[in-house]
Amino acid sequence: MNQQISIVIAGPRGKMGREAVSMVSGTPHFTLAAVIDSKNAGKKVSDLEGMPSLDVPVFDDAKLCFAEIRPDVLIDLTKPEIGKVHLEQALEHNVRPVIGTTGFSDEDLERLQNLAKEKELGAIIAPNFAIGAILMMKFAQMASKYLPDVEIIEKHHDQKLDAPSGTALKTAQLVREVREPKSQGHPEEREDLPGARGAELDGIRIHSVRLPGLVAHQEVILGGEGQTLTIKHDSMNRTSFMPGVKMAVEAVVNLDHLVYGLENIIE
Ligand SMILES: NC(=O)C1=CN([C@@H]2O[C@H](COP(=O)(O)OP(=O)(O)OC[C@H]3O[C@@H](n4cnc5c(N)ncnc54)[C@H](O)[C@@H]3O)[C@@H](O)[C@H]2O)C=CC1
Ligand SMILES: O=C(O)C1=N[C@H](C(=O)O)C[C@H](O)C1
Repeated sequence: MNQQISIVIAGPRGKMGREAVSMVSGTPHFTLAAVIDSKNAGKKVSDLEGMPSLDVPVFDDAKLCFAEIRPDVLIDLTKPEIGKVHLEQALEHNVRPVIGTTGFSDEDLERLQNLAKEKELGAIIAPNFAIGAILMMKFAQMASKYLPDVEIIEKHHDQKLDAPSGTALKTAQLVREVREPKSQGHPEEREDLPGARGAELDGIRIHSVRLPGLVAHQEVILGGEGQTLTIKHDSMNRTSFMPGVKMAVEAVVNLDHLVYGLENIIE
């Protein structure tokens, strides 16, 4: 029988938060114990516009929520500067965080990894919960061993706050693990319009597209002599992320350290 897991969701009124509320409340061995919103403290989820009729309390203070509710797991789907604060506060209250919110720097990751280690508590930061996106990143890493010239094009809806996407950054970091830093393109190339060659991580170029109509999409293009290989993933809707959120919640309760990327927990 599955272990019953008590969960708090931060960002319940957002595009991802709404999907997560629906997934958690529809999963028999998950209990939605509370939500953390930027407003509406003291109300119930059922009082929030367009939300399901759930008798679940709303907090606007994460620390108070963790102290009163004592959940097993926090799912955070808020915004870049908030996700890292919630992660830290959760660990301080012995709550295991599953963070989908993006925008973590290398320094943030190192600090939070140390904190989770000190507390001997599981934590997951998942730049992308979609299984197809995780495979796309892994395939790109495998391919870049043989075709080390890599450019990433990520495309998202125009409400996205961070650029490049967490997925693009993670992809570049995975590629960086298997290839030497290198400069791509002509050694004397210049940008006649600043930014024309995109952002750069150890020579890997990342281009960010933001348009209405898009959800979450990424292409990794690898170039070699006389050939290119394109690895592409599309999330058509946000339900695509939910099996990964569920998997992360089930995994984090058995971890004693911070894991960055779901590729580290899928078989
Ligand atoms: N890891 C993954 O697979 C995915 C991650 N994301 C990331 O998740 C985050 C949320 O994305 P969306 O749902 O599209 O954004 P959204 O803008 O639709 O929702 C964010 C929600 O967070 C709430 N919020 C802001 N500050 C808060 C606070 N202090 N406490 C509680 N709630 C707060 C906002 O009121 C809003 O309802 C973004 O960082 C995005 O990049 C999005 C899709 C997939
Ligand atoms: O903001 C989004 O929408 C998404 N954010 C994540 C990212 O930054 O990679 C995951 C997915 O691409 C959707």
